Amino acid sequence: MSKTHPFHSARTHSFVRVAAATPLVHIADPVANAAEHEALIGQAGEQGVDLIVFPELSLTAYAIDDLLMQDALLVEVERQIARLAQVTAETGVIAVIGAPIRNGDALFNCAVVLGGGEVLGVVPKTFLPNYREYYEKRWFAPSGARSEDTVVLNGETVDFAPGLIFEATNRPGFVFAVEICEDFWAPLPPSTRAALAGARILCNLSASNIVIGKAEERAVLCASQSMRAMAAYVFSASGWGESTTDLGWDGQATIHELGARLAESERFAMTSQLTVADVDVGRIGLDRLRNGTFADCARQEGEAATIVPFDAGESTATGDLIRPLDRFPFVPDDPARLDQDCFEAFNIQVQGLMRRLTATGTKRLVIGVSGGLDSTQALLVACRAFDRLDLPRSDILAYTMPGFATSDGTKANAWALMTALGVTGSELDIRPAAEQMLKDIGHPFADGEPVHDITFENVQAGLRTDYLFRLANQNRALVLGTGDLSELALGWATYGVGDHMSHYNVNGGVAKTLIRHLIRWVAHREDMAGAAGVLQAILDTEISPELVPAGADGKIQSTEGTVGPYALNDFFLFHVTRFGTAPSKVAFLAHQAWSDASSGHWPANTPDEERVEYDLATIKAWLRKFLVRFFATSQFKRSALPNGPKVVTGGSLSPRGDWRAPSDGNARVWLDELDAHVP
Ligand SMILES: Nc1ncnc2c1ncn2[C@@H]1O[C@H](COP(=O)(O)OP(=O)(O)OC[C@H]2O[C@@H]([n+]3cccc(C(=O)O)c3)[C@H](O)[C@@H]2O)[C@@H](O)[C@H]1O
Ligand SMILES: Nc1ncnc2c1ncn2[C@@H]1O[C@H](COP(=O)(O)OP(=O)(O)OP(=O)(O)O)[C@@H](O)[C@H]1O
Ligand SMILES: NC(=O)CC[C@H](N)C(=O)O
Repeated sequence: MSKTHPFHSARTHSFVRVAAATPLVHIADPVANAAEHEALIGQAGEQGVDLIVFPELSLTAYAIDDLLMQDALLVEVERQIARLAQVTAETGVIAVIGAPIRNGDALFNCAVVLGGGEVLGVVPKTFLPNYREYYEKRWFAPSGARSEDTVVLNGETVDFAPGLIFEATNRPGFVFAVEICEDFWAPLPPSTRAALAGARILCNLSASNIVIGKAEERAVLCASQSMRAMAAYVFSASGWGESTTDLGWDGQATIHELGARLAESERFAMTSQLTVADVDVGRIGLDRLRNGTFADCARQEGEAATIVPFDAGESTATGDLIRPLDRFPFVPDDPARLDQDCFEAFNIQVQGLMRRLTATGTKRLVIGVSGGLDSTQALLVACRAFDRLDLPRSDILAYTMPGFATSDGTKANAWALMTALGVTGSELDIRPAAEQMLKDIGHPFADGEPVHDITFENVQAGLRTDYLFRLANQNRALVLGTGDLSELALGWATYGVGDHMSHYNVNGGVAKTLIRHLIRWVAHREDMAGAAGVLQAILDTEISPELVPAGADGKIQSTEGTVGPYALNDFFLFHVTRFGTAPSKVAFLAHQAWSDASSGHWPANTPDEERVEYDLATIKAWLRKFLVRFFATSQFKRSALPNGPKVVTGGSLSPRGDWRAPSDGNARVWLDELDAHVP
């Protein structure tokens, strides 16, 4: 498959490549500084960067005090702006540089936006720090003091205002705005209004001196501003070369998106640097769309803004995406974060169940234990809930219910688990009842024919559920549900009279890929220690509904062989439901995340045999199945779900929660999009 297809270009999928530049600084020397800029813009162009952001007053250096008032310096600045504008024409990069600019009889601390050989606009700093170590009001006027909305630079009249919105005419969503250092230390940063006016990338040109703790402070501000303004935030503070007469400089550069850090520079470096990341302006747009508060706030607080159109680069050069991308969106790679997520997931599940038990005054549970992952996790949750409520685990009534395809291995695991956890275990053979039902409905299996169709499968799943509900009546108990989020996405459950139904389901908000890690995590808890061995055995068992007997070749009914690998399905599920991402982009992201097992990170404890990779054809084929299952055939099961808590930020699939959809829909628009755009 040719990699030249536009599908393989990040630009096709609404990514904008941004760079935070950290040039070596030459004190009050615009010519030398412009040379550093030229080199970095050139490098950026070679790396396919669309937008590069330099530090505050990058053409002169920041800490030059009264030298800012020197005519020779200011005239040279204007000349170098013209030179760098030319560089943007040659490279196709949009560059935002810092410079002191005269207007009327005042000097302004400005960001100058250059593109296509021209100055596109000039943004003056709004909030000038004049406290403690800062004295900016000695030299500069704030943006509010300017007398006009244009400024003449090298004979050309250009827009001159805070909050200018720069919007690409040819790349939807590539919309950015600029603020300068102290601006975002203000309670109401200009970038907040710019975001409300449509900017999706917010740039900060900074000259922020370093003191102990300051890097963390800036990072918190960048993360929170990108989260609150639902945007990307590109921050670049000046570094090596600034005057250390009285201050130090660390050259911190970061790129954040929706609260998450995408890239950061090496601090205290002595060479120029580019910090590069692909910002997903499409995702930002989709998240603003889902979050009505953003639009409400824009209506209430937004102001008319001047839009400055520009032409962005259009080449669809291919190459790897430059940003962190999780193989497992529901399972963090970072062990500390995974530990925290497991703690939260487990406690949400336990708390949900405890509340339902206390609210109903129910003191017993009934659960079917198969020796598979989901019923294991539900049973662990039940044990913890009973422990916390001071109820005896012996009042958890666990049933293993062998059917026509139950293997000795899973049955043994089910028994070992029930015994190790100290619940009341029982065995209830469903085969006689199943044979009776198959006979009653005239199914050929009753006459000895090896017909293992859906009816044959669902008779078993249905009878198990039937038994559990009647046992609940008999024992004044609740039936604990076990089906997980991934199964709900795929419709991988028997409807109604089947494992689809329960009195309360603790797993419905947890994706299968997370359940695996949750079981590992719970296995290490002191109160579950006795079950660690069997929990590992359960984790090592292939996922199977065990409804159809193994074939002549001995092969068992494999869930993932039918619905696709859960690793991919959970990846699809996250991107489709959390952001509404189009199938071709989901395929692009999945290909970037999964095509090379040796690149990127894996969650800690991922066994070697699970470190697999998928090519594009495989991804496309499973995505197609996912789309059909998710959009066309399984919604009716989700429209009638038992109660249970939302757990992951990716969303729940409850019709009373995060996902409402018609039960009679179809998948056409998604399949057409997939076919049209994925080679
Ligand atoms: N939109 C709609 N609105 C209302 N009803 C709709 C419908 N679409 C189909 N139906 C009806 O629903 C029925 C089909 O649904 P259903 O009875 O559930 O049956 P179905 O989805 O065909 O089968 C259940 C599947 O789940 C698998 N399973 C079962 C149990 C446990 C596990 C596991 O490993 O966790 C997996 C099993 O292997 C099988 O592939 C049909 O009677 C059909 O007419
Ligand atoms: N042999 C069995 N004995 C008791 N209950 C069963 C048996 N098989 C299935 N069940 C019940 O039906 C549910 C759905 O079956 P399924 O095989 O999908 O789940 P699982 O084995 O717990 O998890 P996984 O989907 O990971 O295999 C189980 O969680 C369990 O509650
Ligand atoms: N250049 C500036 O605006 C510096 C002020 C900023 N608050 C800082 O802490 O670094």
